Amino acid sequence: MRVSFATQKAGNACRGKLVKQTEIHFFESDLFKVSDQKEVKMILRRDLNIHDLAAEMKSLGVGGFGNELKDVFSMLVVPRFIPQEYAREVRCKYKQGIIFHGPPGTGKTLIARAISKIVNGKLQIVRGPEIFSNFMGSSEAKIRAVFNSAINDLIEKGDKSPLHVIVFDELDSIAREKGINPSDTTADRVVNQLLTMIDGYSELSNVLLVGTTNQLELIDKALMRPGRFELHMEIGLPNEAGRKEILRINVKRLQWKGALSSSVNLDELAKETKGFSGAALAALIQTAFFLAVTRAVPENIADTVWADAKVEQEDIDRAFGKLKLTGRTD
Ligand SMILES: Nc1ncnc2c1ncn2[C@@H]1O[C@H](COP(=O)(O)OP(=O)(O)OP(=O)(O)O)[C@@H](O)[C@H]1O
Repeated sequence: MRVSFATQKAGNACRGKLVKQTEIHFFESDLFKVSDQKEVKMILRRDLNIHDLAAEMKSLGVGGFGNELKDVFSMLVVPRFIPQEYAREVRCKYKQGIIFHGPPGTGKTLIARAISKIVNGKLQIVRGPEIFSNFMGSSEAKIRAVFNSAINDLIEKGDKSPLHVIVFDELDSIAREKGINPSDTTADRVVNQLLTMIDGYSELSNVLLVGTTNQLELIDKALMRPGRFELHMEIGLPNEAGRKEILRINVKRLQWKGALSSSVNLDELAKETKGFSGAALAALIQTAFFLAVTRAVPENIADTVWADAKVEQEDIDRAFGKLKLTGRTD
């Protein structure tokens, strides 16, 4: 099948299923300049199959999630595809933000990145602890700066502004319940500044907020009200099927390179890794690969033919021993 994307007029766009043999031809037009890979990706990611989210997330490297994310997508992501003029006519008010909470390494930030890709967002990841500064007023200024680019886009481009996906990693570190520590006034001022920025722009539609935290209970309640970080979703440890999917994602590139032995049984591995987070599973495969590479190195490291490295079951077993993991049951 041969698909051509004529982007001049929406009506010319060709729809079809992409198969391995599909040839895609991009033509430059006034609307889309096919000048770099990023823009090509932007066009492609417009397609979203909301009814098969597991496959969508897998294609973005996030395993172990399927329909449990559907509500989040229905409330947070799908409305962002509604043309803004129509949204105003039907008085659709976008949900401003979501908090993903749960144990470390379960993919909270990864999901935020995937959402940003799906909505063609301008992604900004703010690490909570980086906001704090000892200089008076500096932390609040950093909070304001986070929103600068979105505000400028909105002023310049209006409805045509790209969607800014602002991710606050470790939100609990900058948004702790106010007044908890009376001697720490910076923390309270930072929360106030964040509230001011969010409220100031809640009527505006080009910002989608994502917070991640391991401790939802520490976050200031005012930040979790409607119009702010109003959706909350717990991201727990993956079950056996989820672990298998995450393992598959992590070995995919090794498989392509012929660097994974058939002695490695992913079904068994998924069973044995009860309590592992996605990050722990990724680390397990990485460690096993490094052990395989080390095994393939001859006496003189300069003579190494890297293609000889192949992860065997014995590497996985040894990697298990090297990673100290604690976890919960399914
Ligand atoms: N569901 C998943 N699918 C695929 N890989 C995963 C998944 N969860 C975690 N990982 C792996 O773990 C890494 C860390 O994940 P991520 O940073 O999203 O976790 P997190 O929940 O935000 O952790 P933390 O709470 O410690 O910030 C990812 O880069 C990825 O390699």
